Amino acid sequence: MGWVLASTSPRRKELFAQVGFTEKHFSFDQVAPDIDESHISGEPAADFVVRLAKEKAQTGLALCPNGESHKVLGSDTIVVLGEQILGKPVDKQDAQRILSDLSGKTHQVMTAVAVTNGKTTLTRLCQTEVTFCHLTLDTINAYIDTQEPMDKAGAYGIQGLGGCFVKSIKGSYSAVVGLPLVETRELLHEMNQIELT
Ligand SMILES: Cc1cn([C@H]2C[C@H](O)[C@@H](COP(=O)(O)OP(=O)(O)OP(=O)(O)O)O2)c(=O)[nH]c1=O
Repeated sequence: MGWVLASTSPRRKELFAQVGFTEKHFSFDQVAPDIDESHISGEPAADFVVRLAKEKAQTGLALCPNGESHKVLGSDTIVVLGEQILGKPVDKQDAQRILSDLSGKTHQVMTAVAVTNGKTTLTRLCQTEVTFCHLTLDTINAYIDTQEPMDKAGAYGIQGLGGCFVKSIKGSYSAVVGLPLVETRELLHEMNQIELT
């Protein structure tokens, strides 16, 4: 039974490889699940991000040849500011609005992980508190010009230039980047145990 990462994110690929270091001969394949990531009106942020992680894992399994003989991991990250759920910016103007909203404030990053083998699906939700320094419009525009914000929830990357905006973080750094190492390793072990019983 081989592991499959249902993700197109190079960051998740690196983090998943990191998680497997204690496993003997750990390797995994990758598939790209194409799911509808729209938010359902009234759906709580935590339910939304867990639902998307599960859908990515389950859609990923369906893409595997001999699906039933694989274990698939999917993950999703959103940024939550008060009542607002912030995904990836749709364009530069959207990135500017998101970063102006995050400036000088504390937001939550929610990352959900789901693993499935078709019969059992296990999930974990990780919430991290991130506080931004004040950002001028010039800084925001210069950051957008680097293109870094465009493929990231909340329009920033803590692991890149966006790290310069982070005054403090309470919780899991790897979860902000896209895959919480502790929780993912727990899920990997739990699923492997299920396979053995
Ligand atoms: C907040 C933040 C998000 N991100 C990234 C993590 C996720 O890749 C992305 C959020 O989008 P997601 O929809 O969670 O993931 P994705 O489309 O990049 O990849 P997948 O194929 O697995 O669906 O934002 C960072 O890299 N750094 C950060 O600091």
